[in-house]
Amino acid sequence: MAEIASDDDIPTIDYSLLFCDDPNKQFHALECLRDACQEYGFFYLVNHTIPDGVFDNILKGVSDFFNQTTLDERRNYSKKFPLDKIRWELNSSAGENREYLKVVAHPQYHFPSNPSGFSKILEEYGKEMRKIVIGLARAVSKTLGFEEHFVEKALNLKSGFDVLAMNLYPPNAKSKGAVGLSEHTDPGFVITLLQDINGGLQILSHKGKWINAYIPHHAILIQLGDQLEILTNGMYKSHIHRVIVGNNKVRRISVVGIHGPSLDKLISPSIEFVDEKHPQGYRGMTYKESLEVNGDDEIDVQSSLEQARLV
Ligand SMILES: O=C(O)CCC(=O)C(=O)O
Ligand SMILES: [Fe+2]
Repeated sequence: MAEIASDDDIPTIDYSLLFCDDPNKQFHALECLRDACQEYGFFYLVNHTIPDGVFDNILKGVSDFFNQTTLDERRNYSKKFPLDKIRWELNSSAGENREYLKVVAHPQYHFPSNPSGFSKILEEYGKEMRKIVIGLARAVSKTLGFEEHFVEKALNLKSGFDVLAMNLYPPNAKSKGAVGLSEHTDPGFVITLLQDINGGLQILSHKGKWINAYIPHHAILIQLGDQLEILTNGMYKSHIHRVIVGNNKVRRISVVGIHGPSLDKLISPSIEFVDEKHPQGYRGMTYKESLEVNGDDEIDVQSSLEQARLV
């Protein structure tokens, strides 16, 4: 696998301007968002409402979880049942070198009992990030020419199934190669991502070029998810990304929110996006079905976009 990626720009979207009282500024910000969604499928979100301290707390909380718990304590969260709400795994193989903790964060949130205080940090982070996701759903609806609740209703985000993945690279074990996480897209409406240091994450652009993600301090990287691609019949695409751990010299933590529809919601292309020039490109599936196509675990949130494609 070629690991070289370019330092091309990734669009930056100003969250506060999407809701600005000045109609001209808001219009312009929504145009930028539409371009970012249509051309790229990923962007940095700045001027959001999440206080810096919430980011600092979650990154420290995740670091403490990996540092201050014993391997046996973490192993308690290894896979037991398909419907596990907390999952820990350590992968050290040619295809993946990552240690992770995943928790279901919505409609109910779940958390490990150690370290003490971690649950509060996770809850606070989850709440703040959800507000941003709902705001984005409203702005994205407008960029598609709909009233602002279109996406929220189409995906039933009120009861949305959210998973928080907390990743450690290289893992607390010897890495076996340069791949932190192999190429994939993620399900859901959007994926939110923050990290403690830059380096490692690469996204495949619409021009077929790998781009390094250098996330500005306290910005959020937003990636569009598979179910938004399906809903818009391919207009707003979910993009392939991967993590390269390089020489394993640097330790990096990422906190990834996969914000999905409600599990029972049937997601298929909305009729407004289907016409003679744009035939229906995906079959309808409930979110639960789509998560279980590639394994029976909801918390693993595996993409099944390829199985949904019709053309
Ligand atoms: O760690 C990263 O930067 C990306 C992780 C990722 O793609 C995922 O958890 O789905
Ligand atoms: Fe991902």
